[in-house]
Parts: sequence; C-alpha cells; structure tokens
Amino acid sequence: MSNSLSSAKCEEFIANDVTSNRSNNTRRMLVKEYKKIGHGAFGTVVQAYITPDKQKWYGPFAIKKVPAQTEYKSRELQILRITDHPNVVRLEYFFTHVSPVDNKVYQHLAMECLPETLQLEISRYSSNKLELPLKHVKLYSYQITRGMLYLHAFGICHRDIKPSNILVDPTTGVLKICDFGSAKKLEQNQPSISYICSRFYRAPELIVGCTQYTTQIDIWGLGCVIGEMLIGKAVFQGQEPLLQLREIAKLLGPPDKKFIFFSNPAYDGPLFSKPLFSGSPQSRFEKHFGHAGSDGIDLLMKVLVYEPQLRLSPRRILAHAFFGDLKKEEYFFPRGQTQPVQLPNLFQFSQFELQVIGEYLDKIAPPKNKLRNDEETATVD
Ligand SMILES: Nc1ncnc2c1ncn2[C@@H]1O[C@H](COP(=O)(O)OP(=O)(O)OP(=O)(O)O)[C@@H](O)[C@H]1O
Repeated sequence: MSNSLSSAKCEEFIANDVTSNRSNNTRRMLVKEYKKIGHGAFGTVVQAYITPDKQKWYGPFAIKKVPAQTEYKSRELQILRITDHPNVVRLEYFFTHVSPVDNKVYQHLAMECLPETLQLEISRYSSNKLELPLKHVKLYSYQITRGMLYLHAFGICHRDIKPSNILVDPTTGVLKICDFGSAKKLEQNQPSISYICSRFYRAPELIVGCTQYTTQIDIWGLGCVIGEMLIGKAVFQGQEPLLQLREIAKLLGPPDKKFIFFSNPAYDGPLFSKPLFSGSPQSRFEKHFGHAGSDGIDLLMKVLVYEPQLRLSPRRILAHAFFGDLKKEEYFFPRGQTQPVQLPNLFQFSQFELQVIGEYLDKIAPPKNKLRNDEETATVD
C-alpha cells in the first residue's frame, strides 16, 4: 500500500447509525481514519478505528466507502451480511455518512483488516526475481478454494477473482477473499451480464459473451491466480478484450467451435481456431508451470479448461493431490523468517462445509489422528 495512499487526507467524524453485523445493534460512534489503504473503481478503503465512548477503541478496520444507493454496490453489503467463513473477509460494522468533500452519501463497510493483498505478495517475490515458495502457493490456493466452496454452495459468484481482491497475512499464512462489489447470487436460467471480471482473469465463456454462466467462472479466475503465483505475472495478458481469447488459445490450444456456440450462439468475434503453437497443451503447461511439479500441472490442466462444466469443482480441487503436503505438515516458513510458524487451521470445517464436502472429506482432510486437537471436535460428528 503506497505512500501516496497513506499520505492522503484522513478524517475524524461522528457516525450516528453504526450497525454491528454481529449483534445487529445500532449506535453512535466516533470514527477515526488513520490512513488510506486502497482505492478502486467505485470508492476508497481507509484503515480506521471506531469508539462509542473515546475509551474503548475497536479496530483496526478496513472501511470501504462506496456511493450509497446504487443497486450495483448494495449487493456487496447484502452478501457480506450473510457470509461467515474463515476465508471470506468479515464485515464488522456498516453505516452511511455524508462526505464533507462532495456532500454525497457514502455506504461505509467496516471489515476486518488484513495487512496485504496477494498481488503485493506476488510482486514482492517477482520483483526480486524469486519464486513464491510452492508451500505458500499451496497454502493460498487451498484457502481461496475453500472460500469458493462456501460461496458457491450459496450460489454466490464473486465475479472478480484476481490477486488484488485476495487479502493475506504473510506472517500467519491466513487468506481471505474480499471485494464483493461485483458478486451476485446466480439463479438458474436467469441471465447475468457477461461484461464482468477483470480482463486477465475472465473465463473464456465471458469473453465470447455468455450470459448464462455459472460459478465456474470463479474457478477459471482461481486457475489464473494459481498460475500467477507460480510464474510471478498474469498468465493471460490480453492487450484488448478480444485478444484475451488469443492469449488463452496460446496455452490451451484453439477453442472448440461447440464451446463457442454453446456459450453464445451470436458470437461473431475472432475464433483463433488455428493452432498458434506446435506441441501438446501438456508440454506447454509443463514449460510454463514446471516449478509446480506434476501434481500442480495436473491441477492447472483440470482447472484452466474451456468448458465450464469440465472444470473441477471446489471440493474436487480441495481433494487434489497438489494439497497433500498441507495435510502432512503442520508448519511453514513465512517470508523472510527462519523460524517455522504453525499453519492456519485448514481442516476445521463447519457443519455446512461438511455437508457440501460430503464423501470427499476423506480425500480433503488428514486422517483423524493427524488433526490438531482443536480441530477434532469439529470434524468428528
Ligand atoms: N479488509 C481489507 N483489509 C485490508 N485491505 C483492504 C481490505 N479491503 C480492501 N482492501 C484494500 O483496498 C483495495 C480496494 O478494495 P476493493 O477491491 O474492495 O475496492 P474496489 O473499489 O471494488 O476496487 P476495484 O475496483 O479495484 O475492484 C484492495 O485491493 C486492498 O488493497
């Protein structure tokens, strides 16, 4: 988070109706902004503390401010109010407040604050010409998938999966998905706009204009993020929206005509139907992602797939051999540290998750005698 952001002007103000997402109680609070930590297409994110009485301070929170009353952004509040998962950023308070700068009403979402984004973590390594350790890639990929398993089970599609929308704490290895500004609960047979998701991470069906897509568009984004962690830069960097498909075809080979037709029968853009490179997709995946080992390559080849219905589901991804190490080991070495740190709780599943995971539990979780004590109770019954 850059200096230009942190040096931007910050405020202190009274918010009259601050609602706690945990208790639903609403009260007056003093909000003290500390520094700007992010900004996006719709608003800004500031680090802030709040207090009801100037004695007890709560925080730090990341408060996201977006113009109130736009239908598009109000979904973010609705979704964050119902989600409760270790890999989804937690909403603590919310309120509206009139900005003294432009006199407009802004929705304020006060969320738990994490120190970094995955984008920053990836660029720290790549700018030093280093690879993100494979253990970290596994740890982060597993947690994104676990967050997706939970969201997708509700029908919630994030629709903007990318490294800057993934928060991490590199000292503990904890990861949380954030920015639900584009998220939507998808309903069967109801169209949704296809011009969604940041270009480099757009699933091929979105590129060709599909409007009946599924939560599998997030799985494509996940594949792009895993690939980016491995090679230190975005895997598919199309210079224009339609050229994005060309970048994908370079690695996967040409898209099948049936895939394009079933995605959008009216598509009349370029098809990139001629092979752009010789050799098999397998050899290209090996060349690109060799450092992931055979399990990593196998996983990526099953996730970066044109046909959404053939892409692995979240529970099948969690059950993949690529994550085998996480089950066997209890520690990891955070960046720059020589002392090992205990891995976050990866297998303490809620009853809801256990239902979604179903018969895959044996493949996902370590054998019971390997679970840490505090995890045992949650997974036994
Ligand atoms: N809970 C949080 N903890 C720490 N930083 C955060 C948090 N939420 C957001 N940020 C920071 O603010 C940035 C922008 O947040 P967010 O993506 O939610 O806003 P946005 O307006 O939707 O942005 P964009 O248009 O780029 O998607 C994030 O990339 C991150 O750097």
